[in-house]
Amino acid sequence: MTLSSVEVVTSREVRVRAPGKVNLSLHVGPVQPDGYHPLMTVFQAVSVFEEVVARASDERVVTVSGPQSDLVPTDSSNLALRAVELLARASGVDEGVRLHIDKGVPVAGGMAGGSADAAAALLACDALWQTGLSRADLVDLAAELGSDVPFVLQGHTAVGQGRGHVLTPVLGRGEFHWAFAVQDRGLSAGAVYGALDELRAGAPDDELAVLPDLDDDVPLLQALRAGDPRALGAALHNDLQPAALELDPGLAQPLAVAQDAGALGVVVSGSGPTVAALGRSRQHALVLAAAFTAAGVADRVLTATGPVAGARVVATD
Ligand SMILES: C[C@](O)(CO)[C@H](O)COP(=O)(O)OP(=O)(O)OC[C@H]1O[C@@H](n2ccc(N)nc2=O)[C@H](O)[C@@H]1O
Ligand SMILES: Nc1ncnc2c1ncn2[C@@H]1O[C@H](COP(=O)(O)OP(=O)(O)OP(=O)(O)O)[C@@H](O)[C@H]1O
Repeated sequence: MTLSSVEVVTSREVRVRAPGKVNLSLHVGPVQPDGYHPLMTVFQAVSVFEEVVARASDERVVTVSGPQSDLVPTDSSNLALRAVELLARASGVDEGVRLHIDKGVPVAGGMAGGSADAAAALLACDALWQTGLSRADLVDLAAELGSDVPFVLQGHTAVGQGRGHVLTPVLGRGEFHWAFAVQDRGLSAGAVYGALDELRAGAPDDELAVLPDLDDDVPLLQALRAGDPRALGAALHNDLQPAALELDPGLAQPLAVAQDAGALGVVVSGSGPTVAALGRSRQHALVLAAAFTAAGVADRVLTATGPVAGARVVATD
């Protein structure tokens, strides 16, 4: 090898961190023939992270650690393994990988934990295998894996339309401080959307679902642009909340506790059952988390800030 030749350095191990999310607003249109609902949602990525390590290997396997890791499948239904298979097919790679997921995001909690694993696995294996796929290719694969996966790849704050996968970044300033009441029992997103359809089937015609325009969420977008937590708290909204409460009436308790403790706003996160409460400051988010704990209305509490970046390679070896 001459000094001028280029040495291609291949990694044996890639570590990626991907965030969870909260839907600041979630408007759900009527169910479509494919079973999905058109959305108008504003996502925010928050500082609750999944860490995925991908190591070169002959096999394709996954192990999981962290809270609730016993609830995560390690067979081919694992979303991170599904990401590996999809990436291998799309790039024509025939390599193995050993994945390890360290979970920080609640499982089946409405905060996109599995989606974060899928996004992280895509990025990690793309780096490990040097597939040469473009960022746009990876985003397309992400959308195939799940409606929330493109957002956790992108991070920050964004409007999601279509199934939630068509993203437009939202300009904003400042940092928001959250407390989350996490439950051991999960809710399936599909079941919550189904419960919403049932609730709507029994509603009068004038309450039928109409998806608002982006312009209808002006107070929320203005609150983000101004970095105004009080205005953001007042603008939080989730169409899925009544459906999540129908399936899990106990969620009324953390919602009430956060309100009583002075939260600027409180909302079920996505399809639930995690409840997200917005604090006035980092200190106030800690107070809200303590209120959840003292009232015995959460199996676990988390505090976090948002927005944060999307899935990122944090180390290679
Ligand atoms: C509730 C949210 O987290 C809000 O961001 C998402 O809409 C759910 O995202 P996700 O878990 O990534 O959802 P997917 O894995 O794509 O879909 C799971 C199930 O949720 C329902 N689903 C999901 C997205 C959507 N726009 N309409 C739906 O009706 C469908 O029944 C689907 O079978
Ligand atoms: N890597 C994974 N991590 C977590 N759950 C997974 C994973 N792979 C598959 N699953 C399955 O997916 C289901 C949904 O888990 P997930 O944590 O993604 O829910 P969620 O956070 O409510 O998702 P979302 O907010 O995107 O609707 C779980 O019940 C679990 O059985």
